[in-house]
Amino acid sequence: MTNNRTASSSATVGILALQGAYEAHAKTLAALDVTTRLIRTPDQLFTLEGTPSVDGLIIPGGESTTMLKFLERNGFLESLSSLVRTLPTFGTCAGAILLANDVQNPPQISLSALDITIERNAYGRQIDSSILTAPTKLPGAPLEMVFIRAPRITRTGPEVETLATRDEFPVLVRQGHLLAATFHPELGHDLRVHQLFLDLIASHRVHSHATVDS
Ligand SMILES: NC(=O)CC[C@H](N)C(=O)O
Repeated sequence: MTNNRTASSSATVGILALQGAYEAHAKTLAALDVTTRLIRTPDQLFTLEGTPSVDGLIIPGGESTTMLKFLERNGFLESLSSLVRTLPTFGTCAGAILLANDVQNPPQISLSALDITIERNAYGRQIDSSILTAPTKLPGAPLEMVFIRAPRITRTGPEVETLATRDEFPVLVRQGHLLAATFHPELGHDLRVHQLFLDLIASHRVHSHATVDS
């Protein structure tokens, strides 16, 4: 059956709402007129037919160890892990840690979807919460970035594109349908990173429909 939604029709974005900065993402997406759905249980990820219930998913910042405690119940981690193989997903800070293939300082389990190595709390303790302006490949002026106990991406795989850096380390990366930031775009006023994610959802839809319909 052909899905008659087009790339220009509005997407529904799920936001993992177990802990952390999920409300701020919901507000940012509301400012972009996007429908959001807070996801708190594994069954909310899927429709009754077993297809994804949302067009894209945000895994917010917060504390990745705390989120993992919730995710390790009721098969949540396994469901999420299979979903993020194909569903456009944007991880910010703790969300980027959860998406990474390889987590260090200390090592911890993850969804192993994004081909990066990420070091937790890499800039020191709470004092390293800062707002910086740094260059980006996104169109427009340099990007304002809010860092809170941020991790550092220390390796990117060959499929990973770096879209912004801090002191030459990647802070915004994309790999196909996956986007990750080590800062908190939902806490700033700049909507470009969320817009980029919406564009990624739209192009993913066009691509997957072209594949299904051809
Ligand atoms: N702002 C954040 O999301 C911080 C991430 C947190 N330090 C962690 O390791 O999970």
